[in-house]
Amino acid sequence: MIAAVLAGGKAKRFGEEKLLYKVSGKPLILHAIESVLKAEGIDEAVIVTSREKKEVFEELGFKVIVDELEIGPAGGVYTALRKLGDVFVIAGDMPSIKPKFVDYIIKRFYELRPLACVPKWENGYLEPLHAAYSKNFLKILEEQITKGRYMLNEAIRLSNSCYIEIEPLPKEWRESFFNVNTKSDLRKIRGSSRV
Ligand SMILES: Nc1nc2c(ncn2[C@@H]2O[C@H](COP(=O)(O)OP(=O)(O)OP(=O)(O)O)[C@@H](O)[C@H]2O)c(=O)[nH]1
Ligand SMILES: [Mg+2]
Repeated sequence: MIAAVLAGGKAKRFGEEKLLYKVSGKPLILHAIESVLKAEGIDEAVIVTSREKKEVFEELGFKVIVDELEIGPAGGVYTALRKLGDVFVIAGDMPSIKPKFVDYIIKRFYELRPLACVPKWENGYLEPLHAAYSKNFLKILEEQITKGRYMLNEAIRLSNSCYIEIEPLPKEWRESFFNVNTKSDLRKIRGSSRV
């Protein structure tokens, strides 16, 4: 399966291009890409970003596809499904991806063949940016986007999705969801074993 690495967005909370910000000597997004590529079920990583950032991300040596919508992560997933087919989606700002967790989700995805296979917390909160999507999810996503409804969670709940309960899984897998939104989030990774 291809990993679609979302890399559009404005990084307003961070204040500059966070995905190229060097963490332990390399761009934040490379931590995410290198980790997801360690999953056995992932053969390739493709970066999904806006037209203006295409070239800078190409310099990292990975295939880049352009998200023309710029409506947030839902547009990135839409672009990935249209251009790549089934994908495992991650956010480029997730430096602590656990390859075993990715493989666990991919395995369930191939067993159950849902439209999406998404981790879910006990309180109902979903983790849609660490999830497997079928190309058949495109139809409902497109309908939702056409209506101006850009919440991925909503499209997932309207679909025949498989939910992965997070609480019973190994606790350290939860680090996989950690994402860098502010400069102070960097303190949480520096000096720790996260990356
Ligand atoms: N392809 C694509 N990716 C996006 C888009 N918006 C956000 N992303 C990515 O989705 C992931 C989660 O984004 P957030 O951290 O919520 O948002 P952000 O825009 O990067 O930052 P803020 O402006 O601080 O909210 C990040 O990896 C972003 O790069 C978009 O419109 N298109
Ligand atoms: Mg984020």
